[in-house]
Amino acid sequence: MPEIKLEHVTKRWGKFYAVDDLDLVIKNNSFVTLLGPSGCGKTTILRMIAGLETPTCGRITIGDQVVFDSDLGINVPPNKRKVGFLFQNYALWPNMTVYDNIAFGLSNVKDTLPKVDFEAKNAARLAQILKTPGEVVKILEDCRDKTGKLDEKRAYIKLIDAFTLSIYTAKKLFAYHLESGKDPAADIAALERKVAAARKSQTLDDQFRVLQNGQPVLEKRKLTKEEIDLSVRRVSRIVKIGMFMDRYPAELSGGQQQRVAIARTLAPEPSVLFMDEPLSNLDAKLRLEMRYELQRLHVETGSTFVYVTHDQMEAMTLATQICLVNNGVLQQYEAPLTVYNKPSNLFVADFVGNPSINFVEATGAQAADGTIPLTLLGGRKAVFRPASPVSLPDWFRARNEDIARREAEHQKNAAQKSYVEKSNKDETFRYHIAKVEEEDDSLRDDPVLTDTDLVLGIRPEFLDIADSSTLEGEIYGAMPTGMESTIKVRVGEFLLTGVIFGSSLFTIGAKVPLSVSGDNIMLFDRQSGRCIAFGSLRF
Ligand SMILES: Nc1ncnc2c1ncn2[C@@H]1O[C@H](COP(=O)(O)OP(=O)(O)OP(=O)(O)O)[C@@H](O)[C@H]1O
Repeated sequence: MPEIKLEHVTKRWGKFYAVDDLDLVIKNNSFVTLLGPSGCGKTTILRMIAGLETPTCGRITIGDQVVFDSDLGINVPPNKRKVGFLFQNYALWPNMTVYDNIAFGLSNVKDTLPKVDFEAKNAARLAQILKTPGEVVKILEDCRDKTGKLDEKRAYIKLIDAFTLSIYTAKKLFAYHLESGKDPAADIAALERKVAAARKSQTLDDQFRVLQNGQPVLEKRKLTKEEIDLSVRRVSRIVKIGMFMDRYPAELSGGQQQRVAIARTLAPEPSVLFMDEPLSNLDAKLRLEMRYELQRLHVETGSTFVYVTHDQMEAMTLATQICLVNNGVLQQYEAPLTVYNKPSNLFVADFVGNPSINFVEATGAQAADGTIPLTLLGGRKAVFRPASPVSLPDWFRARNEDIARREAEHQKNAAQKSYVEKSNKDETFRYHIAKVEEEDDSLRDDPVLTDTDLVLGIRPEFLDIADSSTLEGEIYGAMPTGMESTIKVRVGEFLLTGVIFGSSLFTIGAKVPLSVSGDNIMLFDRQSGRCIAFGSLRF
């Protein structure tokens, strides 16, 4: 399974940079979600890796093959990149059944594959199943209609699912009519004789692959009907569409069609699977269910999944790594919980988490003991204690050096003839401060900021109602859900959101003492928006 590497990849249309100098390594077998607001460049990144969009410059490598290099003039077409796609606007063949839609791609596969004695393999499998006739009978008995008649079609599907069979083997198994109480001993013996004869005439391994000098014999061949059927059944089982195999797409709901599209993409077992919001047409319940399916699918197939979404919950729950993008620029690329707990900047902190993080503007400078006394929430005092030592003056110095270095690099690039100035300029993220009386801050002039201007990020679960605290709030609103309540608390003109676990009742207007718990409170630099430190906050 390949690793995907993007180096300095840029895509621009005119002066608009959809993707700006992206460096990214997608590790083998990972599940990466490309996350970001609408128009941030997620789909463009995916399309460039897949070969459907040509980058303006940069280099993309899949496994050990360079599939794009602007300097070397390499651009491998999409069908040679061995990747599977699943897009939001999938198109099923309307004149083909569900089965044929899924099987279609497989019937065209011609590959170097091991030679297998399918007849012996199936005989062995049947003999094995016939040895536990009770299980088969139980399944068949479940398939009787009200009049007691066996529903043959239903029985096939149940047998296929229970024993991982192809339709052909399921039909053979059904034909033994074990439900009649007949003893299968003679049938088992006949099947076993067949298997023994096959093993005598050639060397077979335990998967019935033909061996020569201890190695599987390989042949360039198409997939057999049996193999195709097994693949179709396998993926149909995963996405639960086994009952719809004979229907046409027009006879399915939107969600069912989407599941067929997923099954069709999975059937050839691509080593890299690209998905662009594949669940967007599904209702909330099915969407959640499909998330679990995709997660299992990822483990079962061992493929690398690259998944575009603007739904942060989807990104958080599915991914092994989240690649968060804004305005074409990579913001953070880490495991979901790292992105949540240790966001690199204000944008990331704001984008992930529901309910949203509380941003609180604060001013202060570091004291000799390393703590940072702050003034916040309309003149209130608190002390931020970094969880691990940080020197604010050093941090600001490093920030200034980094900004100067980037500016010098920009000037150097801008001096080149081919340089095109980015029209969609990168700006520090404008965070939202929740207030009782909302203001239109876009009308305000940008304030002059210094190194004492900071922003705290407090996740709602860290806001606590304490027994005693010097910070007092007033319950502004409460949404109890049984397991927890999301509350809005008024502190002066500000509103803070908290999630309180347990089924407490809150009275609107009640005064409550507030505290902030844990040592994962975030301290940001207001000028650059970058995260400085994590720590605790005491009022
Ligand atoms: N062919 C094109 N010509 C000009 N601009 C384009 C073209 N294709 C995309 N863009 C712009 O590039 C930006 C990134 O588009 P992209 O589709 O990658 O965004 P996205 O993050 O996937 O958005 P969404 O979540 O809305 O699908 C958008 O602002 C879009 O308008």
